Amino acid sequence: MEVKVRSGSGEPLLGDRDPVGFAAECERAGAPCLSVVTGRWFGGTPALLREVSRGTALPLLRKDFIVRESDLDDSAAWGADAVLITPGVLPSGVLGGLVEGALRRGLTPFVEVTSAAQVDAVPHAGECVLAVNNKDIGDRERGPADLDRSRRLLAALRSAGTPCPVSASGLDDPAAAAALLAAGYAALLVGSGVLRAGARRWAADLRAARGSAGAALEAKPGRIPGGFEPGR
Ligand SMILES: O=P(O)(O)OC[C@@H](O)[C@@H](O)c1c[nH]c2ccccc12
Repeated sequence: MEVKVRSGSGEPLLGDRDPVGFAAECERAGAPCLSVVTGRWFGGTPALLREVSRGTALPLLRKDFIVRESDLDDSAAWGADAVLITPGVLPSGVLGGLVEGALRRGLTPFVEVTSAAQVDAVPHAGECVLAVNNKDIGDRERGPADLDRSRRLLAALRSAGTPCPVSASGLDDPAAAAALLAAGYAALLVGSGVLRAGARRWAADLRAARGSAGAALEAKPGRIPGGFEPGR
């Protein structure tokens, strides 16, 4: 589940809720980890991550446009356990250094892809969480989500060897999210849907959609290097 102040098109999502209180609500609803969007386009700040990290014991993913090694140091200092790495927006030649730099620091690389070519180019994929972004970050996620992208790319994610294939973005409908877990995803990243419906409501609807109480949030990833353990 994700703490995000507003959408890429400016829709308020967190509203006047306290981020630490919202994180606690996610934890109670069964979220195994949290994403905190520090990117400015989405109203995020470093202070948001620091605040959430002081208020929760859940592993945290920093969602932002990480482009240089110093961003990795900042992320660790602000309390992140995992960092978003987005090959689609990186200058060529820096992907490998960022993945290795994250691993060296004990940060889990959470690599977000949108095509099979991007999956194939991820170095050390067996040590990364690989996530298919169902939206396009190039347009600040203002366009519609394409959940078929997750279906199409699951086999590529698996053969790349990631211990934790994730489907991310646009999972507003718990039934559609349940279908992706049934298709073989180990975990989901849900921001807007959870922020709009409330964590408890969204998780209850996911459990109902999966048909067996309690099974809904039991993602079963393999062992993930770094401090981020979405399945614990
Ligand atoms: O709100 P959604 O559609 O559930 O999406 C969550 C998350 O995937 C999204 O916030 C995101 C995906 N990639 C990003 C990069 C930066 C900031 C945010 C993001």
